Amino acid sequence: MIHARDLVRTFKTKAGPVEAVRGLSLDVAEGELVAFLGPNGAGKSTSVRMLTTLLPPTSGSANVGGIDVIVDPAAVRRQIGYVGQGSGAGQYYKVRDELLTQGRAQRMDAATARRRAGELIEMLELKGLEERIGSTLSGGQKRRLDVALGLMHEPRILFLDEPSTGLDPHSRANLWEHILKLRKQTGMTIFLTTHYLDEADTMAERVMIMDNGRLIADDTPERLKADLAGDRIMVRLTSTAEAQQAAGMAANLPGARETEVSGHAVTVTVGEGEAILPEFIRRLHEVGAQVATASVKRPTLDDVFLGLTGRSLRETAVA
Ligand SMILES: Nc1ncnc2c1ncn2[C@@H]1O[C@H](COP(=O)(O)OP(=O)(O)OP(=O)(O)O)[C@@H](O)[C@H]1O
Repeated sequence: MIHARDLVRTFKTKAGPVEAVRGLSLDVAEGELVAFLGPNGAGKSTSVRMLTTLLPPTSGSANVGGIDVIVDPAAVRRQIGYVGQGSGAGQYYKVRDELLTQGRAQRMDAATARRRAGELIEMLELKGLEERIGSTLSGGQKRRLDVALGLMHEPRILFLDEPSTGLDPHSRANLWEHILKLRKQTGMTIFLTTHYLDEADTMAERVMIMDNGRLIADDTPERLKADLAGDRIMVRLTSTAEAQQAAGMAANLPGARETEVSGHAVTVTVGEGEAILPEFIRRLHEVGAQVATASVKRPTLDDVFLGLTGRSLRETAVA
């Protein structure tokens, strides 16, 4: 449904060229929900803008909904909905009028536009707000109106650029409920960028991580976490000497990666923490070591990014 090959975008600036995207290749199948993650300036928006025909690539090619974005951008735009960063909804117009104007811009006849506006008001829970002016809506309501505007022409593919940024946790959860419901009802392909790692982890079937204009990971959140981060087992003993001995034993556990000692505690990264921890405790008891506490920490997508780049995505995102 979305295919890119070696997409490159360079911006000319006074300080010299900025290579925002340096050879992006990706494939998204029909009906998939894919999250595009990366720190500020990684090139996510530039990539999405090229895929949605808002920006011509410097080189490379992309095909969206079966159409080449360079050869026929207008036909691509008819297939896709795009909800950009910030509110696209007018501040001074009523909700229903916004939707109808959007319908006219999409060359819908008046009856079709009214029917579609009614459907979207229902789907995105904007009922009761039809006569309200854009500027009086809450952040979450505005975002839902933005999504409705992007869906007026019934696109098969929806691009969402940071849909939930700036929303409070309740409105974020509510927006997601609507996005997932829409997807279930329509089978739409959804491609979104987000700064929220937990959101990408729980909502997306596939996560693509971008850094410095390049894709550095592309898989399901589960596989990324298992392959690139792993579970962290932490065992606290009753002395530093025991901890040192335990660290030596931890390194010999099946699939053990990094081992760390801090005071009385030993941390070791393994593939499946819950299966390995009882074995580790058994071996420690065998040599007479006293285990005070033990825990397994599941990795996050931030651990994946940290493993790949040595930097924390959470910190770079906040910065
Ligand atoms: N019009 C432009 N002119 C010059 N440089 C640009 C332009 N647009 C983007 N850039 C630069 O390209 C790089 C990638 O920017 P982009 O907005 O695609 O990143 P992003 O991953 O979407 O970041 P964010 O998460 O902050 O939105 C950055 O260094 C940015 O400053």
